[in-house]
Amino acid sequence: MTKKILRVLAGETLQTPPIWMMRQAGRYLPEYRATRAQAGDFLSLCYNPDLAAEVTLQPIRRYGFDAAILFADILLVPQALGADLWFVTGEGPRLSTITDAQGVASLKPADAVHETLAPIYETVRILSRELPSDTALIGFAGAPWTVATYMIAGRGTPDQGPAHAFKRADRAAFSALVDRITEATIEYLSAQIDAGAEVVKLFDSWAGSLTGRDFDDFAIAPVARIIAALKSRHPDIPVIAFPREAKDRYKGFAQATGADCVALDNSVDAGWAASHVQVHGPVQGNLDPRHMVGGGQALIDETRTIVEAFRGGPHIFNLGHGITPDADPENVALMIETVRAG
Ligand SMILES: Cc1c2[nH]c(c1CCC(=O)O)Cc1[nH]c(c(CCC(=O)O)c1C)Cc1[nH]c(c(CCC(=O)O)c1C)Cc1[nH]c(c(C)c1CCC(=O)O)C2
Repeated sequence: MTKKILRVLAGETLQTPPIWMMRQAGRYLPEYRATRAQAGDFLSLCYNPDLAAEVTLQPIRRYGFDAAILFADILLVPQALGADLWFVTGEGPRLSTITDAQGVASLKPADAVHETLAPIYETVRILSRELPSDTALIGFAGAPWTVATYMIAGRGTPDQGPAHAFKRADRAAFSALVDRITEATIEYLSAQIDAGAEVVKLFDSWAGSLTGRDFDDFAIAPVARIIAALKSRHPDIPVIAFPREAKDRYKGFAQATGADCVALDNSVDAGWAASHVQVHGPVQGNLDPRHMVGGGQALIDETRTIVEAFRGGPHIFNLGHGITPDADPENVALMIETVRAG
């Protein structure tokens, strides 16, 4: 029997949508916090295949999600390209910065990334052996624009100001950076697929800050290039794209990039998305992750509204962004129960 998520990604409309959740392995789970403590820190956990596989499996055991997502981070690619990367507790990621053409030129070539990323492929191999037979395995990477924003600023930024400034100052050097990330991402995802990933997802968390021609050049073109390269090497592997906060640019995004499915953030109205996005193909989303904190009737009502809105077409139930550390694990169980009750 084909796994439910793969059926939906092939365009099938199911009675009950399959479910998984962004950041489903994370700090809201006590078992995750215990394994992370055992690993020492977040990056050591990412690069330890046995422990990374263990935390990937934890939410599958607890909740029976229809998919597992590889435990890793989008910022491992910059690290593999030669950037320094560390995480500051309570603050988030820090990287050495790329500020000019010379910085871009100093990066390693795309095919050098496997040296650093080999443990991640081992995690995928372990997972493809150990996952239940009805659970799909999702690999992922950051989309080039979002990864570039971290490489330029050296951290997360509220408005991606440094990346926009670099783009304005030297568009050719900025494009060269995006190209290098694009090529590395093709290598990385292709190797995840060779190791056993059955679906891959591209996270463009900051797509919403690109407009007009910049959106075409840096949210669509690199993603389209990655998807075309993956399709030529692995024609049967579906790709989910997540251009977070793309607003009306969600319309036509799957067609413009070749993505098999678009993931919707929680700012998108489900009714609008059903008639403007889902009519053209599968969608994933898009419950506000705040309901995983608040729970109660609001969680039940909003979950039902989303299931109902997307009932007429192919839909994977998910949150509109990652679950947060302050979420209550009981609310996740309530969400799943509500979706599966139809
Ligand atoms: C922008 C981005 C990053 N990482 C990611 C994105 C894109 C999606 C998004 O917008 O959230 C993607 C990501 N990060 C992580 C995964 C694993 C798979 C999953 O469960 O979804 C995935 C797919 C684990 C993680 N990545 C991180 C954690 C928390 C680390 C910890 O245990 O302390 C996890 C579980 C750390 C991380 N990693 C990143 C940030 C900004 C942070 C710090 C913020 C935070 O602490 O939540 C970069």
